[in-house]
Amino acid sequence: MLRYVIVTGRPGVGKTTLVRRVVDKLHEDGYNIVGFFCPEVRRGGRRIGFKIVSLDGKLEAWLAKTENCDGPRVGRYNTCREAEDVARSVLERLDEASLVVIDEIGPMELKLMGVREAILRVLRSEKPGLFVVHERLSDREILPLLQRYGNWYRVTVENRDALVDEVYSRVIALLS
Ligand SMILES: Nc1ncnc2c1ncn2[C@@H]1O[C@H](COP(=O)(O)OP(=O)(O)OP(=O)(O)O)[C@@H](O)[C@H]1O
Repeated sequence: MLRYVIVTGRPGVGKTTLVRRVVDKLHEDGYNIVGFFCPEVRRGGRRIGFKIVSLDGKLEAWLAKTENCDGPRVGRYNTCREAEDVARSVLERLDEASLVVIDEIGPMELKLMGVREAILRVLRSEKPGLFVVHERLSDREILPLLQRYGNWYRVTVENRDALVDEVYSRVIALLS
């Protein structure tokens, strides 16, 4: 039985925007959704890192930054352990939620063991999920679960507007 709707695609193509639009529609329907977004942070036009923000907007921390932080390095970013608390907070509200939204499951998020463990526990809970997945994800435990249980959509500039209704309908089908 498929239980995840997964969007993937090139960097900057519009994956987060698509998921936010779908989440807005689901909120209008009254669904209880937990999860997190990982928005980029720019200073003077230059990307200096990423935050992790709970879906309800109440919790926020650095996920990674170009300046020093206390987690493992990924490319030009240093990950930040404080992100683990935001990811773990999803687990506290998992039982009451009907859907988990994670933007995104990628190499940066998975370098932090607390974030990786939280994502694995979400996947093992068998809760329905709407996930953004990095197009080059290679995690040996997580990727097979996503491949086995996911409806995958590749977002392009051409299809990103039309996909809002399609992804929304697919999520509704999972929830009913
Ligand atoms: N449907 C759309 N129409 C017009 N502009 C869009 C659309 N979707 C996204 N954009 C714009 O494209 C940019 C990147 O969008 P977004 O952050 O959603 O992409 P992403 O694929 O999640 O990026 P990343 O890979 O960096 O996480 C943003 O400036 C956003 O406003």
